[in-house]
Amino acid sequence: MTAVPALSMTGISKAFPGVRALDDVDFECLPGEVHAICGENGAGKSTLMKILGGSYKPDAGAIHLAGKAVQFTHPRQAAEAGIAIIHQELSLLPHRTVEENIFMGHELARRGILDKVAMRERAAELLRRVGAQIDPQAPVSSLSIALQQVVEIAKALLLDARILVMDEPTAALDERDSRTLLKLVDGLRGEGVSIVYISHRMPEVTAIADRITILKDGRKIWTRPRDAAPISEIVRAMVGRDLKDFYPAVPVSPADEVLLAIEGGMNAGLRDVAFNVRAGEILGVAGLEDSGKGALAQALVGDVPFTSGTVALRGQPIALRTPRQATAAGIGYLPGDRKREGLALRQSVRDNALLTLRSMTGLFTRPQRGALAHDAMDERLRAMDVRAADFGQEVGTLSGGNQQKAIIVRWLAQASDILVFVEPTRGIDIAAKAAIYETMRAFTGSGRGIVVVSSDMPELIGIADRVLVMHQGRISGVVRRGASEEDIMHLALGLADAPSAEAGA
Ligand SMILES: Nc1ncnc2c1ncn2[C@@H]1O[C@H](COP(=O)(O)OP(=O)(O)OP(=O)(O)O)[C@@H](O)[C@H]1O
Repeated sequence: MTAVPALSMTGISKAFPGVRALDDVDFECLPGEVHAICGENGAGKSTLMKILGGSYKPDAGAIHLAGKAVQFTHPRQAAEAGIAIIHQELSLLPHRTVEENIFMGHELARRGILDKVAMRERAAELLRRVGAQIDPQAPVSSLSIALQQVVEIAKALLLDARILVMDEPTAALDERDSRTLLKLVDGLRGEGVSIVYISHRMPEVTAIADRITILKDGRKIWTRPRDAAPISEIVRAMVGRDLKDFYPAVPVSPADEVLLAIEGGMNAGLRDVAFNVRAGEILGVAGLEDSGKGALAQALVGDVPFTSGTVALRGQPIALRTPRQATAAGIGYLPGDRKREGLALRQSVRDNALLTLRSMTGLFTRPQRGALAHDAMDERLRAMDVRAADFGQEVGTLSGGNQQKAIIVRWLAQASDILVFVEPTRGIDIAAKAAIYETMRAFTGSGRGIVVVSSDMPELIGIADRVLVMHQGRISGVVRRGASEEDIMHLALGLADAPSAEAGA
């Protein structure tokens, strides 16, 4: 290739206490190229991009933009040089409007007065360019995650970004929104924007990327054009071995014993839902954005309670009006947004994993709890391959995927009867996903149940015994193991008549 790279990073190294996050890494991106970076959780992907974005200073190495050497000491300098980073956790202000967010810090003014008309026109033009039908005056909180992401991209284009870094852009998106986003990425490539694309979703990587670079333990393994990088090779390079049995075998179908039974469940997002979770079952919940799948999870854990209907656990009616009641009844919750709801970022990895155990009275005496729980928890953290220099390290310094693994360890260690998992493997690498699925199976193997709400259809099909499909607040159908993505999509789009809740089961 002869074009001058839009971005070239050479010999980049970076160490944190106890870990060499990057070791002599080279990476480049051409104008109009989508270059994907793949690697396990903690491989160094985000650190490389934080160096590019001016958040971290490298210990060694150089960055060139269109052949010119640059050094950033602040994110603002990187932004001004045309680098835009769209993070996993979006950075928009939810209560401000779309146009306020787009222009935040870069307001247009005329003679010292905000030029609202010019901003409105420019916002509309940018939103058109990204192909979105969004009202520039809508508050960001009223938009789906997919649209919020599009607003972030529009914001990047305002600053005329030439290099767009997308860190797990589809992790929170359902199938339909993911496809729309990939189309947008393709369009930006056509305009000559260079896109660095980080994702754990392999089919997506091989569909969109021109080239793929693999990082492992802070080192670059290889860079190849897409055609020379089949998924099996990517996985082998990332993980260091072949990954055969991705989804665990299901030894027996779950017993007929009903663990949890919901009848006539309603809340603001749900209309008359009825379903069971059986002992030993992993029950999947699928649906597009706003289908009610999130509302269902929130009702089960007492976050946004059912306003009518009945819930029974092992045949006994229970109340789920508050999260505390749900926990007391034996229902554990892994929220979808680990930053806001899941972790105490300034506390250690171990203490986070222990957090729920601590809140459960009577399980251990205080001194017992200390020693016993510590060792047991360390063992579980190691079994789940949570990568930390030390489990006494602040959890906020772990890579995103390793934080998620730590939360999962915490919940799977609990004495719950039912676990409600929302997007459990969001941002998690392929080998760790397999480990999580194994542990979920082991959990249900003892007659307990898991409800998994996920936008990752292959995951639901692979792991769940049955999948409830939601559409407009109702259960539009139930499919069994072996169903296809098309079957689920059909129901998710409301294309089939709603059968009775347990049809197909
Ligand atoms: N601020 C920090 N302090 C200490 N260690 C850090 C810090 N930031 C990153 N690390 C460590 O550097 C390594 C690389 O982390 P990084 O976030 O780059 O991984 P990643 O490839 O982006 O992973 P993921 O797929 O989970 O997002 C990890 O071991 C992580 O714990």
